[in-house]
Amino acid sequence: MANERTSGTSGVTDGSADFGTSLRTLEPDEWDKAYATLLRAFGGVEEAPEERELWNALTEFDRFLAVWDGDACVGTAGAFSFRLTVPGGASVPAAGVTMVSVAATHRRRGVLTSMMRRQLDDVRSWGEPLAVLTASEPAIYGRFGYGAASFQVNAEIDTRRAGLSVPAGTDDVRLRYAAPADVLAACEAVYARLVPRRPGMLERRPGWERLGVLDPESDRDGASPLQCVVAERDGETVGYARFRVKPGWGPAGPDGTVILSALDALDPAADAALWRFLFDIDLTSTLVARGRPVDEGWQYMVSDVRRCRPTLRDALYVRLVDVGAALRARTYQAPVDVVLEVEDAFCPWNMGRWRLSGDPKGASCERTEDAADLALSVRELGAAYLGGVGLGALAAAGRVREVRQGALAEASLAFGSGGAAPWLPHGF
Ligand SMILES: CC(=O)SCCNC(=O)CCNC(=O)[C@H](O)C(C)(C)COP(=O)(O)OP(=O)(O)OC[C@H]1O[C@@H](n2cnc3c(N)ncnc32)[C@H](O)[C@@H]1OP(=O)(O)O
Repeated sequence: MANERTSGTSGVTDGSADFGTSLRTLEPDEWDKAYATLLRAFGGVEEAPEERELWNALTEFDRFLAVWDGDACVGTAGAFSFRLTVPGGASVPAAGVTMVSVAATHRRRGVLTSMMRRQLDDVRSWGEPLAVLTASEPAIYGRFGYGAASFQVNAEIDTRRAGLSVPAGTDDVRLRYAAPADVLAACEAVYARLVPRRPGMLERRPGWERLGVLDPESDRDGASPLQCVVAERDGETVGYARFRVKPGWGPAGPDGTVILSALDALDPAADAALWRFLFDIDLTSTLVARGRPVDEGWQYMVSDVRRCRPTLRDALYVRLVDVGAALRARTYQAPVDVVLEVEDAFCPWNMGRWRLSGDPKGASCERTEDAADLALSVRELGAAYLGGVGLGALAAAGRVREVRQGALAEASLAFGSGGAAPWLPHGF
């Protein structure tokens, strides 16, 4: 097999070497075995056939690694070929690390480490400056240089107690029900217009539009099939919401729940019209919204945010695979000229000092022998990269060290995301 690399001969620190496993890219006819390993690592519950079929169709086999012990698959790790919006609006190639699992029979012997080693070498050789992932557990990926760069809000809104006050123009937006699949193209057009506006959003790759309208019975848990409402103004689609309704009847009457699955809107009035609709659905008293942007408008439209019970969660983890290319790919919201001393034990090609000069129009980032202004690890650089986590905040936690006085304030301001907080619209 062309891509085969036995972990014991790869010359890297992968503890899998000592018990004769081999690491190589997956062949299409091996997918069932690899997927079974993945499902088992996540508890062993079968997925619906349509879900399984979609993930099979989305798998990029030449970018999917599997570790074998004889003919048993004991490790899996994929890397989708995404493009990610960075501050300034550019769409940057990013390996979307996914489907990571190690068989419980082979855990804590370095199998994951061997896959991360090979994967980051591959991503570098493909010329992709970033790798990104969502973590099942935050403690896993820091050691490989990933930092939590975007966060999301999960909310359980008491819609009987938290009223919405909507902006002017909301009543000009017309809402209509549609079957999710029937309006998919119009919804995708809305999504596509939003992608460059917010760091962390993923350009839609072919086939991925199906994920949002996948509606397996097993996901419903007593709720309705996926419903969709589109928002229109002057005949143009300006937003949409997908959701389920779970009816409920308590001793005091109806108390159903609306479960939001997706909502995208092109402007504040369309956004408000959709949220007002979700708040007002008859016979419901709770709106569950998960994975929403931390700066989303509804939080400022509600009369009582406490009754929305918002909680914060880490979402997208970012790893700068090529520090120079990654820092050049984004813009900076204020002029900055700093020397960064980067620590990166897992990808030593990034180690050392880099001079970053940038402003809202663009940036350069080159190797330098000049003295450092700030010292930090690649993990902190990943956390700060999308502008949602402040370098100043990381310094307050002792994770960034200011060497030249004034450099921290300058860089912290420059790295901010500007208008919109980073947000990952869906898992992968
Ligand atoms: C992007 C994604 O797909 S996220 C999904 C990740 N997958 C899962 O959560 C499924 C269930 N878990 C698993 O399959 C495995 O336990 C994995 C993949 C998390 C870890 O695989 P392993 O092969 O056991 O990891 P490996 O032996 O290479 O461990 C490397 C280091 O990470 C540490 N580590 C591994 N898993 C964890 C964890 N869950 N929490 C904290 N530390 C961990 C190890 O202790 C080890 O530390 P050390 O270098 O200081 O000794």
